[in-house]
Amino acid sequence: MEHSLRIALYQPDIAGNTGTILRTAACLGLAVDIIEPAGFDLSDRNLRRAGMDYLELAALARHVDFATFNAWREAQNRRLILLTTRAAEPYTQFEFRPDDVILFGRESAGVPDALHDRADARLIIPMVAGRSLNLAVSAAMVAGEALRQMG
Ligand SMILES: C[S@@+](CC[C@H](N)C(=O)[O-])C[C@H]1O[C@@H](n2cnc3c(N)ncnc32)[C@H](O)[C@@H]1O
Repeated sequence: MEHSLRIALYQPDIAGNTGTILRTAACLGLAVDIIEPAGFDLSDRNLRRAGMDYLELAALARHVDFATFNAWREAQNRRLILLTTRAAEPYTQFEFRPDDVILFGRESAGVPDALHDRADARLIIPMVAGRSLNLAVSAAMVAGEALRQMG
């Protein structure tokens, strides 16, 4: 089943993570937005290795920068839901909507403060140890919860 729910990646650094997310999104029927610049290009060996032939099935949109992405998102009246370790609200307590865009930060630095403040909601995956989860793991967890809520 195709969903309108989208996963957005802010300037991803690691090709293998994006490949894994594109594969997961293709399997679950989610679209992916990449907010450029990324730390690799789409021909990257590690992206292709992680995404395999699922890359051809992935609904991928690339945006040259955050402003372009955000104008497109606002025109569609979609909420921007940010996943960040700086949030207080657990993602499992949030009510997702089918047309939400769920945004994840870059592996090296998350998202800038200005973008953090512009999100409609900021959510955390609570952890008992460590500073953060792997980007692709956190995207899979949150996509799973959002889809679970939508039945
Ligand atoms: C490797 S983490 C980024 C770590 C980065 N050094 C930072 O301080 O934000 C990559 C992205 O995964 C998501 N993420 C990872 N662990 C998370 C958590 N426990 N709660 C919410 N988001 C998380 C966030 O979107 C984060 O920007």
